Amino acid sequence: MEDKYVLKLNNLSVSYKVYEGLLKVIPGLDMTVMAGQRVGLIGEAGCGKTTVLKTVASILQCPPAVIKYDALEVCGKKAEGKAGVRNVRKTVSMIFQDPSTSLNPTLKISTQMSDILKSQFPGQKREDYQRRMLESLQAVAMPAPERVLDSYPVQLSGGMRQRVCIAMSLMKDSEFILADEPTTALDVTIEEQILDLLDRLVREKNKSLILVSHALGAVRKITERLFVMYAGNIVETGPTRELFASPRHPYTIGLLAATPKLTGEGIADGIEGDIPSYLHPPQGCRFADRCPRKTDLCLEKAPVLEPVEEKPGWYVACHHAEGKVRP
Ligand SMILES: Nc1ncnc2c1ncn2[C@@H]1O[C@H](COP(=O)(O)OP(=O)(O)OP(=O)(O)O)[C@@H](O)[C@H]1O
Repeated sequence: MEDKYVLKLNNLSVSYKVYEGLLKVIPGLDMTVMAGQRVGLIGEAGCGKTTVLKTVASILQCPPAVIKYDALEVCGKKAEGKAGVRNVRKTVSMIFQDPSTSLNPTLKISTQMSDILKSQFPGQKREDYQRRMLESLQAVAMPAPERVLDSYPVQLSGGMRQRVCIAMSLMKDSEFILADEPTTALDVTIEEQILDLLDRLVREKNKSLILVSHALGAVRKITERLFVMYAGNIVETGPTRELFASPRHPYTIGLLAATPKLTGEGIADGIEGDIPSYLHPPQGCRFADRCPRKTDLCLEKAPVLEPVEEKPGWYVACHHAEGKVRP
């Protein structure tokens, strides 16, 4: 049987027009996600993770963004022309960083949820919509769902608002969910609950997921495949657990070491320095300035993703990574 993709993105470049000039954030990025696959996208702030997710969802504002790609296909729908872009928007479901900005503060939760249902399942009875809304809130383990339906967003806690957003994204009946730091605005104690919930629902309903999160323990647990992003490029991608166990790219090694160890050994050193300017990005490797393995080659030539030895689906973009298949 032919493998089914929910995402095919080829040769994406994104720049932002700003007063000073053009920020060349993403120079050329490829990404695929298979049906039912759970994928993690990690990298420090400003690497371009939100830019990628918004491009995939076809909701990135142009201008200031200038987007080009050879192909963007989401759940079999090509983002070509206005109608194609609209189709892609309808197809994916996105969960945003801050649930308070995703919900309309002036409308009750019941109105916002029923609007989605009315567009998904037009012409049904009021009682049917009510039943579906309650079921969706129960599915996200919402306490007192009737009361929540009758509330305005401001009357709910941050965790409850994010549960509503997750319920709404699942209502959309989309097979592909994009979650952009869904717990950033929440308490750490709530973070784990929400990520566990997302994990359970995505698995139960066999949805595909791209999860952007700084909670690397959760990314390790939830996802099967990992994309590591640095300054607009995917620098390493492979099976999540193996990649966590033996990262090959110096940036991935630093990034994983910079977070609290999963084994509780404390916090290791971070990576010194900052992301290079997107106004005048270096012509060679964008990580070279911060890299302990830097050589002249790195300054001259940007590395491309190359396979890691005998590890299917594992690629690294570094001239000096260990275990690369030599041509
Ligand atoms: N609307 C915009 N206008 C101008 N520049 C932008 C805009 N959005 C993003 N950028 C630029 O693109 C870069 C990548 O931003 P993006 O939000 O995609 O990164 P990120 O990895 O998701 O970061 P964060 O974790 O902080 O959300 C930023 O550093 C910024 O320079």
